Amino acid sequence: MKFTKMHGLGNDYIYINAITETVDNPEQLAVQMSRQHYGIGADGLILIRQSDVADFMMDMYNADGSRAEMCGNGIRCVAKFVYDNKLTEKTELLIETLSGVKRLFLEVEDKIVKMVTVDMGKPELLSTKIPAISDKEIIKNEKIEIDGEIYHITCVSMGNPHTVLFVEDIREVKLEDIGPKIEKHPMFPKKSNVEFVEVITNNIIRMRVWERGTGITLACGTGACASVVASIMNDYTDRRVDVVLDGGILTVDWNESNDIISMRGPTETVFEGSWGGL
Ligand SMILES: N[C@H](CCC[C@H](N)C(=O)O)C(=O)O
Repeated sequence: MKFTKMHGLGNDYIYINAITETVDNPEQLAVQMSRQHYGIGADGLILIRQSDVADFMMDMYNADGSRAEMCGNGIRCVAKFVYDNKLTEKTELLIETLSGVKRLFLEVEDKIVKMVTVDMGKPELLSTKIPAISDKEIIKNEKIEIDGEIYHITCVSMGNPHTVLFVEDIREVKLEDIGPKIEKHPMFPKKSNVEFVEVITNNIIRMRVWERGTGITLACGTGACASVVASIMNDYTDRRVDVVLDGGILTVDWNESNDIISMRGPTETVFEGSWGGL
């Protein structure tokens, strides 16, 4: 089975053209392929499928085999995959996801895609839509207690759930300790991605992420968008913000007039291969 290894700011996935390749058990395949040493090594698996409502469909699986509603870094790479492999000549694409159809704008240099801007849609703030179990209609700077420690959280859905926490110094966050405890907190029936944010200026934030179903990644597109929404909700930043991640910078803009969030960032192909399986 042919695959392509790609990444957005180091958030790396294995991409398979499921229009031509038969993929029987994507949840199991995602686990097998994502493993370091025994597999290819990645943050998960992304299948490109046909769509009845868009140009293509992105079907995304985390490294633990769980299926996710949306992937910001992944959808930029899907755009690159279909353009560079000549499955389309369009530089404006509609891609269906489990959280709706997204519009993408491709920037081409020497016949390959380098940068992509994605209309990520509108953020969802209602706690019932995150989903999160809470007596608050919107979870903004709310306290939760974990192992005797008090944390303040702001929850945003970008189609997938995100819990954002603001800190003075991000270097002090023990992400591998606290990340899974918030990811799997009982208040999140579908678990949650977890972003820690240090506000640098009103146009720059530093963010590190513990992703639902994968763990620490070098970047998270939906998490970057959720972090900007939470920063604006808490009056920390303007509406256009550079998000500085371990893997690089994503530019996020939350349009005040139409409520749509756009995210711009790079996309890279690393190598192609064929999977023999275990
Ligand atoms: N782990 C996420 C999916 C991948 C999101 C991230 N890699 C991005 O770029 O948005 C979830 O279970 O919701």
